[in-house]
Amino acid sequence: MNTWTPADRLIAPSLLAADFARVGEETKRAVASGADWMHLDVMDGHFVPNISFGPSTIDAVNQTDDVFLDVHLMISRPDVYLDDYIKAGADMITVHVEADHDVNETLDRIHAAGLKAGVVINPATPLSAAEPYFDKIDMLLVMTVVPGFGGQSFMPETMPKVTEAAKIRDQRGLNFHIQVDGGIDAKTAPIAIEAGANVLVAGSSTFRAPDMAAAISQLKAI
Ligand SMILES: O=C(CO)[C@H](O)[C@H](O)COP(=O)(O)O
Ligand SMILES: [Fe+2]
Repeated sequence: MNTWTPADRLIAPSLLAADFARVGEETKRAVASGADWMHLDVMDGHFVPNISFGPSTIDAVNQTDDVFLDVHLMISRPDVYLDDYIKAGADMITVHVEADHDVNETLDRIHAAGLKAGVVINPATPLSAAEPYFDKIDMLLVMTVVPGFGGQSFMPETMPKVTEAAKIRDQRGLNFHIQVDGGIDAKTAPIAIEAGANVLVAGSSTFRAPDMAAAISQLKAI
């Protein structure tokens, strides 16, 4: 599997901004353009007011390329559907602390299946809600928009949580990635990187850029 550390800058284009009629080609285009991971946003129309795609789309992406699949579950019951996403070929599954499940148990099940596990907090959720899981996570995702839709504006007020999480992680000698998701582009990425994020999810600013490879290398070079 991977040998990435929090010292690595990783760019994870979100498939949400891709052309859904051409999921395979869009995945190949992202990988050829320098994507490190593919970020796959699962929305159930209940936890968030939008529906995106489920395990069959993730399976299709998995059949297309062996790129690392970073699955962001925006669903009310991650515990109920977890096995479907594991079977679909996810490499990492990130679950919301605000969802209705036993977070510790869900993280343990993800790890037991041999996958990486992350927790995610909404802009309105304090970092303290994620802190009890710091010892066992591979990644903390700090949402930089209210989840549910692509193409929203970055919320700089979430950055103190990134700074604080990085501080706690380093003080405790932990090793998890810090990911930011929502409104990330060449203008906002430097703010998130300065705060301590190393994994940048970028949907609109990569898939919808005139030159996807140039957009990704710009994010990598910051
Ligand atoms: O989780 C998400 C939304 O809930 C998406 O990953 C995020 O919005 C990415 O899209 P963009 O880069 O266009 O903001
Ligand atoms: Fe996401």
